[in-house]
Amino acid sequence: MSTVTPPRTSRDAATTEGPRPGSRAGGGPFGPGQLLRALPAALRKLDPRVMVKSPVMFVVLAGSVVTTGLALADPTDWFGWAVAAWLWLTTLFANLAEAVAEGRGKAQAEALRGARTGVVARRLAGGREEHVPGTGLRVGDLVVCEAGDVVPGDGDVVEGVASVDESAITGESAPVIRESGGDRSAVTGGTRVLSDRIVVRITTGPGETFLDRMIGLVEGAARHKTPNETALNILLASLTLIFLLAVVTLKPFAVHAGADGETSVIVLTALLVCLIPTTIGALLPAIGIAGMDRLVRRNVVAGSGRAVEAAGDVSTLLLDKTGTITLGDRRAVALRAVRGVAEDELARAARLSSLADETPEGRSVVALTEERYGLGGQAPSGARWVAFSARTRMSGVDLDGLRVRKGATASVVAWVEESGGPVAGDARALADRIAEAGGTPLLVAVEDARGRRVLGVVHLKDVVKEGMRERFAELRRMGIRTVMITGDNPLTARAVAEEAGVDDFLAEATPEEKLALIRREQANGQLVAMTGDGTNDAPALAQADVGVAMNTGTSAAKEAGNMVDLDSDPTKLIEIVATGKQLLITRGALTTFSLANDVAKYFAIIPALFAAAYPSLDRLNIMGLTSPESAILSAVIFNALIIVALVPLALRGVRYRPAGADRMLRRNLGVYGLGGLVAPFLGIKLIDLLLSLLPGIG
Ligand SMILES: Nc1ncnc2c1ncn2[C@@H]1O[C@H](COP(=O)(O)OP(=O)(O)OP(=O)(O)O)[C@@H](O)[C@H]1O
Ligand SMILES: [K+]
Ligand SMILES: [Mg+2]
Repeated sequence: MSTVTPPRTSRDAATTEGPRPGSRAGGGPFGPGQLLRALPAALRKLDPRVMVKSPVMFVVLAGSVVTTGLALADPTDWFGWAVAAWLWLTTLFANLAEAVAEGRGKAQAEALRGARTGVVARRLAGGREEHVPGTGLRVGDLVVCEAGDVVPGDGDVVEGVASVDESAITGESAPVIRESGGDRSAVTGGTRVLSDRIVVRITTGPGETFLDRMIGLVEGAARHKTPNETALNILLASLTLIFLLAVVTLKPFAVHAGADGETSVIVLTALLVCLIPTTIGALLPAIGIAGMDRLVRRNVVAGSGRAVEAAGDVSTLLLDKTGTITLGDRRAVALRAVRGVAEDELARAARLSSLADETPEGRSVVALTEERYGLGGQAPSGARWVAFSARTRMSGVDLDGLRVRKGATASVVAWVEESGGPVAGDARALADRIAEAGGTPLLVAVEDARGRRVLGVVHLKDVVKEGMRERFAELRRMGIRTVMITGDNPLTARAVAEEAGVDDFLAEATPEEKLALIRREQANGQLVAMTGDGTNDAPALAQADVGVAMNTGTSAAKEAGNMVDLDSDPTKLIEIVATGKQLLITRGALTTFSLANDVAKYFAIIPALFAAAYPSLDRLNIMGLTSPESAILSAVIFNALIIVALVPLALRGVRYRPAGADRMLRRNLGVYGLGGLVAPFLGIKLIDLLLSLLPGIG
């Protein structure tokens, strides 16, 4: 046992002001200050072991070393020095782009670390409480948290109800309720209990908590190349190789053109760097990091860049109903007895079946029978409790020959009919009336000496979250079909689906059916996103291409999905999809721009280079650059500066509007393809003019 002396409670650490992810520091507009701050990190990235991960930039680094060597061999050659200097700058600018993208999360990571350090846990061991550091907790440990305590680790509430301030993680200052038994049982390390007392079972080991993952994410430390990025890198590497061979075969011509050995190697290296796709090679990591960063600023924590990219192509969104589309605070509001049964008898049975039911629904039944029917008393001993499960959709108790069940209409009807018992004629009508209004009916039935029979219905009420309808309409405009899946009955499902405005719904779905539905959609070639909060959603969240767990949900759901929405907003997928699309579009646009650029540079340099040796090439020399050296140098300078010029676009992303994919593609090809062709001509000419003003050139 590692006891901390003097015992300090987690209260001491609670003073740390949490960051507000929604208004993140460092995520503001891009400025020169950011470049300066990122410089040390950019210099560190010059390490060849780091550089080799980007084949294009590695070639530039090699080029910088070679030209520097040649310049050293002939120190009076100003051209060699100039080329070498600009190649080093090209390499540095590429690293700077990545470092700036990473730097934007640093401040936030620091703030998040503050929520983690110094927290002391009150661990339960053999009925006693001991104080251990939060970092010393292991999976399965039980800890107590009372008003004022910082929750020392991720876990599930196994006892009690408490209001919790989660602003350190979510930035949202309104307290949330966390309670045992339901879909709102998960607590996150670093959040603070505001009232009451809960016992938490720790579910994640040290170093793997949600807070740790978030810190790794905003720092970019947890970043891996996505399959798309890898594919693009392979393409860029192949192009680089092709140009390398092409340039090497130019060597005899360069010698013929009058350049001597050393100069020709410098010229050819410069030419190579201008021709290979350095722009996209330099900006590729920054684009990916910035995409993740944009999501974090929308309060979505994504586990992988791959999921963000998949989100850009999602065509179907499946949503769980309770806790996702509705607030999930499903409470018993009324009891309706069937004809011939007294409401009190129904109330007693409903209460008995719920005394050990730790779900919010169960506890709300107990509360209702106390408030409305004045019932009291603890759970009797000797009872066999039947816990609720999403598969049986029932809960209840067996006690001295008396059996009580409550649950979904179909399940309880089946239970009664199984024994040949009659289902009172008005039971279904009572249930349907509740369901048609969007409520959830729970049938209550008993089995005693007279056999099994239905006593009545509990009306569970839930509220559809605000603004759903407009947001689902927006998803429709993005071309995404929304399907609500719920374990609830078809009538309730229809009513809620209509109120929320989803395209379709699937009712009475078991976890297996949720899973099967996703597999079916995927088999049809759809990319599926799933949004859910419950443990019974976990398999579906894991199977979906994009699984977004509500932060209010269970740890199982959060583990299974590949994103967590800190705002628990089921329509957050709009932003997630937009971010994903923006990431894909930005990468596509800058790749187009980069390749078009290289083509233009080719035509700008080659004629200037060889015009002397091959006068017929002079007709191609439309740019009329001052001299071959100036042409080469201008191209190299342009090639370096364009990287810095495009950093803001790489970080901000190309604007995405919900429009047809074809139109977007055509527009971007036009803008970035044509722009990429024209820009070098203008830029190189301008730089050439400026260079010609320098003494000694021209
Ligand atoms: N504590 C409970 N005891 C008995 N029956 C319950 C209890 N809670 C829920 N039910 C019944 O079981 C059904 C299925 O519940 P489940 O939690 O699997 O799905 P849901 O939460 O209604 O829907 P969703 O999948 O959208 O979250 C409910 O619609 C309700 O009829
Ligand atoms: K280039
Ligand atoms: Mg649920």
